[in-house]
Amino acid sequence: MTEELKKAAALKAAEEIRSGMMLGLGTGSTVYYLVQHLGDLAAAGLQIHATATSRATEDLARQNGIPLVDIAKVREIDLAIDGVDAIDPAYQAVKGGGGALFREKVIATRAKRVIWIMDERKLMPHLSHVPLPVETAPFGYHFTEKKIKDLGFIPELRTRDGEIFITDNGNYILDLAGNADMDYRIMAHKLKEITGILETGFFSPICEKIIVGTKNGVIVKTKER
Ligand SMILES: O=C[C@H](O)[C@H](O)[C@H](O)COP(=O)(O)O
Repeated sequence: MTEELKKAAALKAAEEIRSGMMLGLGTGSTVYYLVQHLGDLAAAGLQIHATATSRATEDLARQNGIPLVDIAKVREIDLAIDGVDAIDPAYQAVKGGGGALFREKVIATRAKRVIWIMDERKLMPHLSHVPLPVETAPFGYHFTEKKIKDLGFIPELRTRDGEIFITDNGNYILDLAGNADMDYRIMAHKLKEITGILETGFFSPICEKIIVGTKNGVIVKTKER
């Protein structure tokens, strides 16, 4: 059922895409449905180009025949579409469940428009219940970890299949468990001051709208400016 909700949100977001657009493609299992659908649209004649937020999405886009442009050559991104791990009523989000938070933030903060797609499980009253991923340089990471603990977080080094998870940028991910009193907006600023942290998975409300697949249909919520 959840997969159907993700797919419904992704297909609804695709309605925003026009020929000639330069797209920023997010990462994850919801974006997977978008990229597949874009492949069909491109095969049917939609003229689009895209830049991707991860190697996984690059591979998927290639498999689906979507023309890719290296981010170094991209001057403007018309629309970025991405998933989230959690979002609160103020449109603040936590991202990075797939480890792509840095590239996602680079693209989201440069895009003219940002849309986040998700199933309804991602809607949360508060973000502080969700671990906050931070991308951390491996060099001296124990020192970085100590500084993070000093802020009150409990960091856990992310692993996959028993090995340390390495991001597309060659870094580690620390997943930080916080507490209910923490304001991630404030904590994200403090974390960014720690040498060794490249970026956090806290995203300020930079989306124009969210598209949510629910059991009662797809809901589109546009953020008030
Ligand atoms: O690093 C990964 C991203 O932030 C994803 O956008 C996020 O984890 C949501 O992924 P999914 O659509 O698979 O829940």
